[in-house]
Formats: sequence, structure tokens, C-alpha cells
Amino acid sequence: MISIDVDKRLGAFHLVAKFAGGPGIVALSGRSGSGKSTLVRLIAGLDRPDRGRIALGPAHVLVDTERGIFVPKHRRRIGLVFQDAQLFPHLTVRQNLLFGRVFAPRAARRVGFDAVVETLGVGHLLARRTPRLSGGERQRVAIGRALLACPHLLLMDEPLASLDDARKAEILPLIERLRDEFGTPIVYVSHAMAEVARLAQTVVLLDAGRVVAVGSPQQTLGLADPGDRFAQATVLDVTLGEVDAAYGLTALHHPAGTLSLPAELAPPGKPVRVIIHATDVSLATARPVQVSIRNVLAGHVAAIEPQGPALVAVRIALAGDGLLTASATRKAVDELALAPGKPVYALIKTVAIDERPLIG
Ligand SMILES: Nc1ncnc2c1ncn2[C@@H]1O[C@H](COP(=O)(O)OP(=O)(O)OP(=O)(O)O)[C@@H](O)[C@H]1O
Repeated sequence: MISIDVDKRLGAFHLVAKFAGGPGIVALSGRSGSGKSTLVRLIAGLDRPDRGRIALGPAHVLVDTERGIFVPKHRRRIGLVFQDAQLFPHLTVRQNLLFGRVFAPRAARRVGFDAVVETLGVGHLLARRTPRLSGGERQRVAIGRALLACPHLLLMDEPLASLDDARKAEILPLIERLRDEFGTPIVYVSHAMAEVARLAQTVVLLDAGRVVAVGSPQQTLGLADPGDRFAQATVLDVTLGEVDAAYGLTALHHPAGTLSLPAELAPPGKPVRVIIHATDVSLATARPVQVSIRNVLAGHVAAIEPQGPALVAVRIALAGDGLLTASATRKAVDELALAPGKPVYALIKTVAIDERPLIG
């Protein structure tokens, strides 16, 4: 459990952040310049807050300006993983991995070398020098090196930002395994909604140096940039259903209806999260027939919020659970006479549901 309550001024920028999160992965998200890296530097001990407290547990205080506590960065035992892997070029992969080890006190070595090598799939690379690795391989070694130091916290700052989608899809499940198998608390910085939706238990949403929301991905990601229809999206919890092999589709079940995913995924019953962008949702007041859209979710209007002069965000309370956001024109909302409480059907194109973050 990480708890933070800090103030930090940098020129004209003022970060005021107070939140607690964990166990699991705490994601720091928000647009460029919102203060994510500033917060990372404070947690890592690369900078000091002007005021405040940072703790990894009730008795594990890293900084407390009131009590004059400031644990220096080399004594924090925080594993750092950045966008650029920053490996030692003159060392082999094995030596890079073991480098982290010397910082782990013997009694704290609960993470085994072989287990990390196996989990990250780097066994065949151990003898190689690091300049000869691909970007994805480098990042896996960087994660392994950080983990083998048995850190109290893994601090990952946009670790996948420089990788292509295929490499991201390879590494995302590895990060999930770190969380689940090694139990290392992780603070994960990213502004990529798909990564945050998949990985995080707690999302801390920053905007202009302020914490604007703290909660699950489902509660928070739809709140980013309320005035920007392209930034509005819903994270929906669904379970995998039957595969239609003839058409390459998989059913996604939600109490409000069934969606189609344009990919074959297994096993049935597995819970997954999908992202539905507000601009991909159409609305109807009766269940539609004879349209090409296969995905219909039933619910009722929970709220209608302005999105500029022509547009509104319609929040739909789905049957079962979940709040789906649709972006619509004010005119359409008037013509359909939508108002809070009114039953409504949300229509989503199959092709708008991104299968890529789920594969791997
Ligand atoms: N040393 C500094 N002096 C003055 N201003 C700074 C300093 N460091 C950062 N800032 C400013 O603080 C703000 C927050 O920067 P920060 O790097 O924390 O944002 P971020 O959310 O990590 O952005 P990005 O996603 O682009 O990395 C920015 O406006 C930045 O210009």
C-alpha cells in the first residue's frame, strides 16, 4: 500500500498530490505535463517534496518533512524501469540481471534468479551482450534486473512507450505475472488507456498537478478530459464466451448484452476488460432490427453532460453493472427525448473493439 501526500513547486508548476493505492498495480495516468514524472522522482528519491509524506506501508516511511525523514534514493530499494532500458552495454544479459542482485540483502532474496529468467523468457539470451538485443528483449532484461534486487516497489515509467504493439502485447502479460506471482507492489506510469485498463487495480488520474480521480480503471478512465469526446471511454468488464471460428469472432458476455470481439480468444469464462470509446457508441430507444451492428447493450440513461455547444456525453447505467459513455449530438438527444431514467440501447460496432491489448 503506497500513500502519498506531497507538495512540490518547479518553476510555475505546482504538484499537489494526495492518494493511497494498492495492493497490486497503481497506475499514474494523465496527459503530458500533468505531473507524472515529477511524482516518480519524488517516490524514487531523486527529488525532495517541499512538504509532505511518502510511505510504502504504515511503518515504512520514505519521506516525512514534518518529522525530518528523508531516506536517500540508494537506500529506498525501489526498482526503476524507464522507457529506455538503460542496460550496461559492456555486460552480458546474465551480468545485467545479477547486477541488481548485489543490492538485495541476502535475507530479502525472495525472488529467485531462475524464476525471473523463466517468467520473463530471457533464458536463451543470458550469454548475449545487451547492444545486440531487440527493444522488447532489452525491456524484459531491465524488468528482470529491477526485480532481482527484490525491491520494496517497482516503479515503471512508460516502460512500453518505445515498443511496437506486438512487443507491448508480449510484455503486458509478463507484468501481470510479476504482480501475481512475485507480489511486488508496482507503480506504473502510462498515459496509454489500454495498458492502464489491463494492468491497474488503482488508477490515479493527474491533471495540471492535481489528482482528479482515484479508483478502479472502470471508475476513473472515463473521467479523463470530460470536455474532449475523443478522450472519453469506458472500461467494461466482460467474460470470454464461445468462439465463432468460421468468422474469427469471440463472444464477450456482459449482463447488459453480448458483444463480438474481432479475434479468437480463449478460454471461455475468462474475465477480460475491453475499452469502448464514446465516439463508437450509437444510441437507440428501441432494440434495433435489420442493422449491421451486432453489439447491443441495454441500460438506462444515468446522466447527460454537456461536451461543448453541439455535443453531450450520455452516461448509460448498463443492466447488471457498469457505466457506459456515449458521445452524441444535442440534437439527437432531443429527438430521442433522452433524459435520466429513460431506457436506452447502446450500439457498438464490432470493429471498434480493440482486441490487441487482450492478446498475449
Ligand atoms: N525542473 C523543472 N523546472 C521547472 N518546471 C519543471 C521542471 N521539471 C518539470 N517541470 C514542469 O512540470 C510540469 C510537469 O512535468 P512532468 O514531467 O512531471 O509531467 P508528465 O506528466 O510526466 O509529462 P509527460 O507525460 O510528458 O512525461 C511540466 O509543465 C514541466 O514543464
